[in-house]
Amino acid sequence: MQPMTSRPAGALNGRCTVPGDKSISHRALMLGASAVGQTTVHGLLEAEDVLSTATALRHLGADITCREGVWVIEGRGVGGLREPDQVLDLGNAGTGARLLIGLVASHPFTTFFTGDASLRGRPMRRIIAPLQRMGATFCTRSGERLPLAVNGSQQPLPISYTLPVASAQVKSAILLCALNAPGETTVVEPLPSRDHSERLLRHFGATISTEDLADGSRRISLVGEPELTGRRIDVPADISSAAFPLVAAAIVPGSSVQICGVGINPLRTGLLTSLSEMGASIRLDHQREAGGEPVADLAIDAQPLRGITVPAERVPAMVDEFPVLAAAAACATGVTRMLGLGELRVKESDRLAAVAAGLNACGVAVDMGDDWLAITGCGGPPPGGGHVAVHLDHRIAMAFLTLGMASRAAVSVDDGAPIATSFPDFAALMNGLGAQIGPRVAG
Ligand SMILES: O=C(O)C1=C[C@@H](OP(=O)(O)O)[C@@H](O)[C@H](O)C1
Ligand SMILES: C=C(OP(=O)(O)O)C(=O)O
Repeated sequence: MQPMTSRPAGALNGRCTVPGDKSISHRALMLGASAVGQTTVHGLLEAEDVLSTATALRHLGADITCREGVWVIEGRGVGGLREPDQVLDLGNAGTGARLLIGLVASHPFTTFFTGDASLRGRPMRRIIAPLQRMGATFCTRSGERLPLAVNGSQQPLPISYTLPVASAQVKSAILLCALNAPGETTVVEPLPSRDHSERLLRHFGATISTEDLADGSRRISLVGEPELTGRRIDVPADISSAAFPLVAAAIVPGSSVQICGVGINPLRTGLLTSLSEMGASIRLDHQREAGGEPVADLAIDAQPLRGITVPAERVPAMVDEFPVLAAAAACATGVTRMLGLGELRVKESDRLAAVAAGLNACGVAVDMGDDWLAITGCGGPPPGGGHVAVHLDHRIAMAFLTLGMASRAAVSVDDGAPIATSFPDFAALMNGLGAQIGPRVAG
């Protein structure tokens, strides 16, 4: 455990670059390993979650090296992975685990998966159900959780599958399995979720189409057994990491911060919409394309915020940003209601419960339902002073350290170690802008 404290900060100022997008980094490695020839990845997120995926892919036979910051993957082609001779440990990474389980489910061998205590508690039924229909069989511990073994299919079958909840992880697990199945696989998602897999599959040469249906759902169809060709991938900065300096600058009076080269895929920008509705002043400068994804420099100046209602339809576009939005809500005037948050209960921690407990500890009034939060803002700096339990969840740690910057009294978290799963330089970057985040000194 690495306890950390964030003391009230003066105005934040400056320009920064946050690390590469975690979702795209996992996918770049997996698709690079499934392509023929060499893939180079520039700007890969070098954090624990993605490094776990790289290690797992090496055990599956991919040759992955890093030369002067550029990651090079010698691919094995679609269906070309080999049986690993050890258990694949994905650490804290839900995306790594679920997508890799999908990828190996179409290979005729057995793969064992495990992870840390958080990942071992997360539901896997959501990927097991469609992958069984594609021909894989599973042996899991109780509750269909990790550790589990996948017996990949000898003859993978294409399927048509309607997702019960919008989940880019489940969609992507199916698409990765479908790569090695003859014929067309179709996934319908109730609301569009992040489409990095679709964009990258197209970039590598797969035939994939998407159609938005009248009821708001989206249909994605992939033609199986493509020949994927090694490519160059430029990974934009992760908007889910940019969220922390962004919210910090929004809530610490007098701040003015710019964040360079951030991915602004429209299926990821729900936080920008929500903060703007709250009255934040955010500019998207120098909009451009990088690696098939829209990118911009974000500029934000602190402004007084007001409470809003975040509708359930917006959840997929900001599913990982609710803990840090809660920090903004705590400083706003009025009540912020966040609806449709059921999925937050099955992330690295039960994020609904962790956010509510943390806000309570910091003197912020919060009501919680099965799938909603209502936070009564303090109309300025919240009392703070709380000691917050992180439950192996990087986003809870970073959200409450962000809240500490805008509070009257310092906020502590019991464990900052999970931050290394997605944003190892978080404290240094925030301190470079004017934050005061460091190890918690006893007493
Ligand atoms: O596909 C992805 O890269 C991700 C999808 C989301 O999970 P769900 O698919 O469970 O919503 C998100 O929470 C996670 O951080 C990354
Ligand atoms: C939910 C997250 O990641 P994962 O599911 O990959 O563990 C996250 O990064 O907030």
